[in-house]
Amino acid sequence: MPMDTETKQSGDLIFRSKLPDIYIPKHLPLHSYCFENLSEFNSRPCLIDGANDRIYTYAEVELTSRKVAVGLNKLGIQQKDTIMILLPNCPEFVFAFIGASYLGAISTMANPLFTPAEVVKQAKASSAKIVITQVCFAGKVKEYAIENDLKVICVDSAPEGCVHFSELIQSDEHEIPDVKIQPDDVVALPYSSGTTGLPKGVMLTHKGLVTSVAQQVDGENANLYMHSDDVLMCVLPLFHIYSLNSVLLCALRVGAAILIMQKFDIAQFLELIQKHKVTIGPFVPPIVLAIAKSPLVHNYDLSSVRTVMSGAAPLGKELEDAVRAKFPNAKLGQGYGMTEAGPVLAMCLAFAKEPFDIKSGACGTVVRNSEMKIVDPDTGCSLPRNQPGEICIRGDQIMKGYLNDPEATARTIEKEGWLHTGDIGFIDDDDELFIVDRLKELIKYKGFQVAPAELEALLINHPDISDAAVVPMIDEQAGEVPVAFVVRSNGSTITEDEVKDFISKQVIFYKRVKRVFFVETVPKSPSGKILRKDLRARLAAGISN
Ligand SMILES: CC(C)(COP(=O)(O)OP(=O)(O)OC[C@H]1O[C@@H](n2cnc3c(N)ncnc32)[C@H](O)[C@@H]1OP(=O)(O)O)[C@@H](O)C(=O)NCCC(=O)NCCSC(=O)/C=C/c1ccc(O)cc1
Repeated sequence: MPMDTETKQSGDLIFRSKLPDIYIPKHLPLHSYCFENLSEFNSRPCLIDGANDRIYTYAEVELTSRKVAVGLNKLGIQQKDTIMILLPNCPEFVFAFIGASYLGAISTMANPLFTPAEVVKQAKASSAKIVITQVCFAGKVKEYAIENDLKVICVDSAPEGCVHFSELIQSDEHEIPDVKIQPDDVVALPYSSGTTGLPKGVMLTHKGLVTSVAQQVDGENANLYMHSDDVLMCVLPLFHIYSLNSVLLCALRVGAAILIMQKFDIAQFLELIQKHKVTIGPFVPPIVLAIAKSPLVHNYDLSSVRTVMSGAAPLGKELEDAVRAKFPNAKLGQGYGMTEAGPVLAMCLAFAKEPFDIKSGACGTVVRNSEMKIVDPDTGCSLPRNQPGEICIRGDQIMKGYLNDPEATARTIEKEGWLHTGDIGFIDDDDELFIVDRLKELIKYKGFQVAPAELEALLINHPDISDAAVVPMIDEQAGEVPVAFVVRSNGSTITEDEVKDFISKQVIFYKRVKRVFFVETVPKSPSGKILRKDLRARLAAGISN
């Protein structure tokens, strides 16, 4: 047993990476850290827009981002203010995010396919002062923007009342305000429901994201080895932390090219891999499934790909093996992340510069400069190897907390700094982490989060529904889909389709309730907590209306 990766500390058994700790420049603001080695790759491609093959060099991206910082400042954005980025993957997403970082401002990112109510909820909760979007999505915030004196910036054109993004780029980059950014200042504010409840703003700091990126790509033997000759496929949405961190920020740090794809389409995806000789593919299981099943794969040369990473949801062994055959030169492995954890907790060591042997099914080994423990959810005691319990992580990469929610923060991060993930897993004799179950309520549809509490709140708003509970149901394509157990109000004859329609009108596509089961009561604990395990067991046993 490799004893040096396991230590005892005040009774806790703590696991560490097999890789040694490294120096991490935590004092640097995120943009300074990402561009620290810029002079080495100034003229190399940074962003490749897959839609039109337009290439932006590193020098261009850095300069444009500084201009955008000045442009945002001229529109009134100051240090600690929040901007909302409501965009699919596109170069302007990158300019806006890095530009805001230069100002010491905060970016909150939202899915542009959200309904107007979902967008406004996040804009309000995050106190966003500006929304950056495309014309086709601007209508979603129009009313809220007028009522709250919010500026709307469109990247493609400028309808009445909106500013065109190109105006931001007209600014003189030398006019950038001289701000003192502290390592603990927030730079990104993604939304996540964590282990329970409604979506909350996750405060990720400059120090946190610098640490997370360094844990992946820095050091003599980097855990996720990448360099300036690499081309990363950026198909996962940048408005989620997986792509923002493990694709964009990691690539910027090492000077790799980022191939931007706005929307997943298997034929275009394969075409782009072949055309731009993609070397690194950070994916999620539904993409892996599409590759494994598509007959088109044989028409393309995928031999340039050397790393295929899957994350955000569990990848089954069979699928892992099926896709391995499609990439003749690639190492295949998993990373394990959670928005609150900054996000990466564990990374496959086969991706290291000097790779380790790994087992399929594992989701990596705890990242360096960090500590992991596995605790018994009932007793809170730490557990030895091979025993499943709740995965906890400690390190500078984890979130500062939830925005304006100290209670939820205290429930998630202990005083001693341990973040509770709500995932159940174990660490084996080779330091590999395996996830086996979930303690948290969260439903994951193709790696997108669905918070049961959000759908339950909408359901009980219906006059014909007196109580409701939402749980995940296994689905081959999506991994999981939300289904509802509903108690009808007295005398109500509301149907499954009516309930489904009622929800569909209010939420983005992946939160739609796929089945409705009518019940007499929702099972609850004496304290009123929904007994989701009971409902999941009923589903597993087979249930019909
Ligand atoms: C690319 C996927 C896998 C598949 O996309 P799809 O094939 O379009 O399927 P969807 O189910 O998503 O979309 C369904 C509908 O939405 C439409 N749609 C869809 N994107 C569009 C569009 N951009 N325009 C317009 N219509 C559209 C789409 O056309 C379709 O419409 P319809 O045919 O009418 O049902 C997509 O689901 C997806 O991006 N999932 C990943 C989500 C994700 O990044 N999650 C990460 C959360 S954070 C986390 O867990 C961190 C972990 C982590 C792990 C490891 C690390 O190292 C670091 C971090």
